[in-house]
Amino acid sequence: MAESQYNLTVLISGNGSNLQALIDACASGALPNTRITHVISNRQKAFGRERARNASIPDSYHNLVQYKKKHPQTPEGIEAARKEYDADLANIILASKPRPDLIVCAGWMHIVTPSFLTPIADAGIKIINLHPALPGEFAGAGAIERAWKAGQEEGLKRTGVMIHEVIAEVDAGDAIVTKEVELRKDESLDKLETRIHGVEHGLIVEGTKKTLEGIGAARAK
Ligand SMILES: Nc1nc2c(c(=O)[nH]1)N[C@@H](CN(C=O)c1ccc(C(=O)N[C@@H](CCC(=O)O)C(=O)O)cc1)CN2
Ligand SMILES: NCC(=O)N[C@@H]1O[C@H](COP(=O)([O-])[O-])[C@@H](O)[C@H]1O
Repeated sequence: MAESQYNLTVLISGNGSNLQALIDACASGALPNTRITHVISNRQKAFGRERARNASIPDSYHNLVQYKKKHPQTPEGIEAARKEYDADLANIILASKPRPDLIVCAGWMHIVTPSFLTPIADAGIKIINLHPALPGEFAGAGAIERAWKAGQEEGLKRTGVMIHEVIAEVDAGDAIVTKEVELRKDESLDKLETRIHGVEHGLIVEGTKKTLEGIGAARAK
């Protein structure tokens, strides 16, 4: 039976070093029969877009600012803009050919709402996210710095990295893979970030591979 081919859409916001880990894993076969068919950034100047172009992967910029300009600058207006933005993001992904088998948030710094999650789930597409913390700890942005401070000031002994399923509650979806990272007294934040990023680059491949294996097994039933 022909091996399944898996298509990934990768969402980014910045440097794209985790995207690069996925690009390299597809090329090396560490992610077998897998290709990244679309990279979407919510930041126009994200270097990860250049990484995509260098790998001949289509990339696009999905700009929240243009949505906010169409709505009043009130909490209700901003919520309406985010819902519209998220619904259009889902439409863009669902209209892409080929459609992704899996969406990977690789440093995607935007909280998605059910306007995105529901149509993607209805299409049977999973979403996974890289988060530099362990399940139930330091949800949200700035997790590494918060863990570093807890290590320096409260004696926390370890933090970690996880790949988890994306649900409406931020960083609360089921963990797919996790890896602990030791916190070292008097270590600089920069040095901890470097160690954590190194763990991320391996774990995002491991978590993506495990998720795709599950998708393949479900297909085979
Ligand atoms: N509904 C969900 N959305 C997202 C999840 C999730 O689990 N559920 N994971 C995040 C990634 N993430 C941490 O891993 C994260 C990213 C960004 C933020 C955040 O506070 N973003 C702000 C804007 C920050 C900025 O633009 O610089 C916001 O969206 O208002 C929290 C957590 C991906 N999304
Ligand atoms: N809440 C998610 C989060 O904080 N993700 C962080 O974004 C970075 C993206 O780096 P990259 O653009 O080089 O892959 C990652 O290093 C990760 O720690």
